[in-house]
Amino acid sequence: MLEIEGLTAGYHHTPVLRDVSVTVERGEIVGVMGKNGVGKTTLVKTVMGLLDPTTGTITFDGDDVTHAPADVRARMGMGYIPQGRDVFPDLTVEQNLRMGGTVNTGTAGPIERVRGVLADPRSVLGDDDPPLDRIYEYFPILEERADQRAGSLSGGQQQMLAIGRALVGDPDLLVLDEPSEGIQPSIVEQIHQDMRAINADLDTTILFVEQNLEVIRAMADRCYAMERGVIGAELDGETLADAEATAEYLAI
Ligand SMILES: Nc1ncnc2c1ncn2[C@@H]1O[C@H](COP(=O)(O)OP(=O)(O)OP(=O)(O)O)[C@@H](O)[C@H]1O
Repeated sequence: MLEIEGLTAGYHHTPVLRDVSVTVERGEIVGVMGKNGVGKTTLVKTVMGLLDPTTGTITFDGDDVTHAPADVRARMGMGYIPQGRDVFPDLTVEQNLRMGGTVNTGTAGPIERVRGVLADPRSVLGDDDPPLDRIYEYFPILEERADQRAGSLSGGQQQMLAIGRALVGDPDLLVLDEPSEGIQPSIVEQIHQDMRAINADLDTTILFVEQNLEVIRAMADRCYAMERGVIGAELDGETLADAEATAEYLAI
């Protein structure tokens, strides 16, 4: 479903990723593990079209999207959950979720979307737009807090909201940047169980980057180990199941 081949990317004169190749098959949950600053967010941003690579190719579902804009990728079925969640703190939970639906609905730009949602959350989506029931099934707390400001939610609840918002767009592939960051352990556990359920029930393929080894081991079918901008190793499910072997790779 996603093929990243020989990717080089960075910021202005600072190259970060060097010759990175990562493949995600349909239905898989693939992790990229690495310590602080190795380039995980840079990889995710390049995959999502927020950073233009210098060389290499990104193919999504058979289409070359290497230089496609982010909104085009979203409409093609790539959902993004950024590091730090990026929910709109002054919008309600429901308004945030409705924002997710607008990525698939056509031509309105971000400002128009925000204005539309603020004026009337339901007006932005047509009658045939996806209901939020499915999202609320996975994350009942979001339904309980539907009318509260997103900024008043805990870190874990904001992560659920960011995942829910991405799911409203009905993505084929979800890309998550450090889903466990800043979230208390019990909620981290719940979130990776939810991600596994979403993968199984909705057939959503998942790529995530993470430095929490336990999350990688609990969530990923297999993973890549990243070290200073390069992929140092690829770990299959069996190696991942071996805690010591996995820790060794993260220490490289
Ligand atoms: N906007 C930027 N401009 C210049 N350099 C940047 C920028 N963002 C990140 N970098 C640098 O690129 C390198 C990789 O950063 P990146 O955020 O991709 O790492 P990461 O593995 O996601 O780390 P973290 O776990 O801290 O998020 C770091 O050296 C960082 O300082």
